[in-house]
Amino acid sequence: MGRLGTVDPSSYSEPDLITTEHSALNWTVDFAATKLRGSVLHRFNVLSTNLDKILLDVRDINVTNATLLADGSELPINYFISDPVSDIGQKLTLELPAGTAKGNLNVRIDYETANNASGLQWLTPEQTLGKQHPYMFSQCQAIHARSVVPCQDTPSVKFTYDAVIQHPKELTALMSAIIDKKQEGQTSFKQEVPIPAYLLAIAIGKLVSRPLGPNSNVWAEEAIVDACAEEFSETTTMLKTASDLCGPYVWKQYDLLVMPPSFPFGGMENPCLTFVTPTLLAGDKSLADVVAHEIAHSWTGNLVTNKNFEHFWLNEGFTVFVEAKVVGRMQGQKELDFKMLSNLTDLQECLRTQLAGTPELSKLVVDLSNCGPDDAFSSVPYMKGSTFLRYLEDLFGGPSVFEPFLRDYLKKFAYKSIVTDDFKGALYDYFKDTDKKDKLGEVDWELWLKSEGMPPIIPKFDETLSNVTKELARIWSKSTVAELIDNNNIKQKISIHQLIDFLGKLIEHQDIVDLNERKIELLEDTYNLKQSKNAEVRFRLNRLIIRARLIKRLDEIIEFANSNFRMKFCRPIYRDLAAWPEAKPIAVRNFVSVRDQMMAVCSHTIEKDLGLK
Ligand SMILES: CC/C=C\C/C=C\C[C@@H](O)/C=C/C=C/C=C\[C@@H](O)CCCC(=O)O
Ligand SMILES: [Zn+2]
Repeated sequence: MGRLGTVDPSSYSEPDLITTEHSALNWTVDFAATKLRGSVLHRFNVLSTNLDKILLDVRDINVTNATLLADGSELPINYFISDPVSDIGQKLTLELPAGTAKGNLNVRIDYETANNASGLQWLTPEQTLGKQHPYMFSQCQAIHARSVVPCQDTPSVKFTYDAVIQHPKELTALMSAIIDKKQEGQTSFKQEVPIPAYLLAIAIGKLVSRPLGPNSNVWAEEAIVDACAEEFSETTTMLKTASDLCGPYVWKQYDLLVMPPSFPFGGMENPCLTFVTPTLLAGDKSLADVVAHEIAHSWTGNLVTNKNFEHFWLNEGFTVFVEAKVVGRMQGQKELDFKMLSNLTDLQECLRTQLAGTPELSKLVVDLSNCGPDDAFSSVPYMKGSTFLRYLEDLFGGPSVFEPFLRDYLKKFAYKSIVTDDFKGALYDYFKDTDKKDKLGEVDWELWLKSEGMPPIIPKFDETLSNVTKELARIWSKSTVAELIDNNNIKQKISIHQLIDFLGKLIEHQDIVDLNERKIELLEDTYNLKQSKNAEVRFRLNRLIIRARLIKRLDEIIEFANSNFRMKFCRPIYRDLAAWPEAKPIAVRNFVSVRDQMMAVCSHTIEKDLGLK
């Protein structure tokens, strides 16, 4: 495909010549046709003289009119759509009259989305918990906003927005913005903090809310809303902790929306309204760390944003780093370090499986010239990125030195979009005149940013909690069932996080002795796994059942794969099943039967995992 733009390889837009300042959305939600119809009015800032055209990103969008608004008059303008790139989108060219001046320019585009818009998911009433009403939600990261609205779909451009949404009157509409006005069947929103297009978000369904704190509510379908309020009751403590670390919270509201199970990610940091998967509802708050992660994005990602997705680690590595600090402040340093070490086990797994054929995607800064962001997505920017930051923190003198730098960095680049060199420059600027300046020369940037595989240096973490799980994984991998029954070590009490980590480490053992039905049953009995409704536990147990080739338990594995379409869970399960000849045809048949219920990003990647594409 090549690089589509000079600033962003995944976008046709030309932010050096023209940028979006504000977008006014006017949509009617048509559930019968599964389309959004309406218009967007972009206020652009023209930066170049004699600009003759505006290039925007679209994906399967039907444009019906483009109009220039100036001095109270409306001038229709020519437009055409060209240069399709599969799984990325097309270029929308808006032709400008000769002599277009620098400065403000208002253009309205009338359009409708395709009924298979990649950034939208439409659910029938039967697919919801309540079974009475339809539901629709969006997921725009990384480059799906272009399937929802013609726009400069690049994180190098930030704009404010307002929206007027017409929707069935019995449903509630929510957006990544503050609700401005609510009437029967019409809701208006305002987002006054500039955001990149990937943070545009909308959800409409039969939703109710419960308060979590003064400026915080949790939204969900009625059947689960009380359980959600209980599961996420620590949200305001997390917000306060993150804000102590990172600076003032500028988004005014922090609401959570617990999504239907087909939501493809653990969480999505949509401003004012984080989307989270219902697979976090473990009943004991043990998976609520994802909320700390999404809260951290209020600074890292949403305020200081990667300029394009090649520098995605600036969003995610920083966010995992802050998330771990929030968890550390709430649960202690041992938990913080355990979390970081546990992340490294997940990274190891990702390199061994998902990225085995594309090791170049294990670099911290990737080349997206010939790869869509969805295909490049992995745990590398998260885990390698946060490990790099922890390495830097240790090198420069620990949290007491590095946390003030972090605050300074966030303040310096708030409301901006940056690349890795901007971060490097900020680090140099901050430390160059201090007694730490010699440390700057010790950082091997090339090695950290460009080498493949695991982080080149593993910082010294507290291993107290991790040593327990390491030893358990060793025992379970090396011992026969008879030996295990006699081993009292396996009966020691471990926390739910240790259980999850232990199962992950066991999966990483390539040679598990006697991995058969009896061993799986002993594992289930020892740790009470049959009763567990913790999705992270179920996921890892299912992978071990697949490794044990227990064909009679295939139904429960398929049931898990159909219970949610969070890619973190269903992609590895499908990949494992694809490598098991007896199970593969069943997995493929199942996938084909449920793929229409998945978001495009999910079905597209699983198709690849199953070798169908
Ligand atoms: C180097 C990678 C380059 C680009 C990838 C950027 C975006 C990829 C796209 O697929 C969207 C990702 C959205 C992620 C949202 C939330 C995650 O934090 C969830 C992590 C996984 C999970 O917990 O389910
Ligand atoms: Zn994130």
